[in-house]
Amino acid sequence: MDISAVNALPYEDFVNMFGNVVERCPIVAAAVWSRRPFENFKAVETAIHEFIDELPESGKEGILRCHPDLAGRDLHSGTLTRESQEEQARAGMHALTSAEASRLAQLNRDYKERFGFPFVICARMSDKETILLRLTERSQHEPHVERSRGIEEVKKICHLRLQGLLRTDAANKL
Ligand SMILES: NC(=O)N[C@H]1NC(=O)NC1=O
Repeated sequence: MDISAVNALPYEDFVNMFGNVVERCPIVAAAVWSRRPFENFKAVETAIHEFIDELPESGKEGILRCHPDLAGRDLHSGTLTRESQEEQARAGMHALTSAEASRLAQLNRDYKERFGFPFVICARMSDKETILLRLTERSQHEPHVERSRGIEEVKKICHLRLQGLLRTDAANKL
């Protein structure tokens, strides 16, 4: 699909297409639809970034809270979104030893208790060792530092999900 076809989408179809580029936050796509026409796909991504950056701190935390824990309850109960499922599998979250799984669960619990939102990292750019290391390091941060760090990761996840959507069309570059 080229950008002119995207610009012609009614909002229902636009939200269907882009509704999970930010995990479980279709409101982002629903809001950004008003910014049409987009010059290209990069402009869609820029509009998403601007929407997120303009949110109050509580809104940014809300976005983080929509993310499932890595190797958490949703993974075990099979209720992850398709995108998250693929990303977590890519980072080896389905293949943790029982010692790694308990360590990750404990670190995730401690992190959430300290910050009030989950640890978010772009799993496709990581692996299980790096995730455990970053989780340990980032747990020491001040809350405002971690909030922005989490949002940076949300943007990386969003970039790769957008690329995934466009991969079928070689003419589209991001
Ligand atoms: N908690 C967390 O980082 N979740 C995620 N990361 C990612 O790449 N996909 C997710 O669902």
